[in-house]
Amino acid sequence: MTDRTHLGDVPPDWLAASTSLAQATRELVEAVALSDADATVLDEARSEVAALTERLRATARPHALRPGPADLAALRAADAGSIVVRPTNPGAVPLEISVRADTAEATWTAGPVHEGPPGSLHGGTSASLLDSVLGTLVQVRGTPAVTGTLTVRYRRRVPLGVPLTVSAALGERDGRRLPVTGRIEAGGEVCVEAEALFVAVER
Ligand SMILES: CCCCCCCCCCCCCCCC(=O)SCCNC(=O)CCNC(=O)[C@H](O)C(C)(C)COP(=O)(O)OP(=O)(O)OC[C@H]1O[C@@H](n2cnc3c(N)ncnc32)[C@H](O)[C@@H]1OP(=O)(O)O
Repeated sequence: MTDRTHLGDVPPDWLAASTSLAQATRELVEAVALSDADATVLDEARSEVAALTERLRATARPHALRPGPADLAALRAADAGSIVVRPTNPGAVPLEISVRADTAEATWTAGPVHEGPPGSLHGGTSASLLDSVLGTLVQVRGTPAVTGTLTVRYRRRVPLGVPLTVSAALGERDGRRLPVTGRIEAGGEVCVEAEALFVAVER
């Protein structure tokens, strides 16, 4: 398993099991973040988690799985389709990103783990969500590229517990520069706007 780096390289049943484990781990993270159990219970839980960590570390690969060229190829060829990014990484927000022509969109509901101001989403998480959706659109409709600049305007607080729409639109390429704009909306209201410049790289 250690030579597998791209999502498309792994067998479907293994991917389903890993995705399911990652989701259960996100639920564990939320339970830890919110737990009011007494210190004895927390200590017992720590021992159980540490044992599990040791068991999984024995088969660790060097990198978390990520989309690769083969994963993007079908989407590049079609006018519309979707890709799931980081489903097996419990430290990341998993997103199913739909790409249609030069636009992309994903839906996600934030929970207390990502709280910044009381009851609202952390601004860094908003920027990260936008970077993921804008960046995926660039990789699918443009070329391999990295974020050169990401400017985020926080217009209003992003609520927790309601579906958020994260969208992106690709601008006109200028040499190695690929401009992309995006936004996060909740209940039909724009909460965050972004402008980014991606820079094309070899790979
Ligand atoms: C990678 C493949 C993945 C494929 C798999 C698919 C995965 C599918 C899911 C991915 C979805 C997640 C996507 C997350 C995307 C990140 O989060 S990437 C991580 C954050 N970004 C980085 O770490 C980038 C770090 N910076 C760098 O690597 C280098 O500074 C850069 C940006 C490549 C530029 O360096 P360089 O290659 O030496 O280029 P340079 O000659 O300086 O500049 C080239 C042109 O760009 C312009 N430029 C350069 N930097 C900037 C800037 N910051 N602002 C404005 N303009 C700039 C220059 O003015 C120049 O323009 P021209 O003179 O050509 O007109």
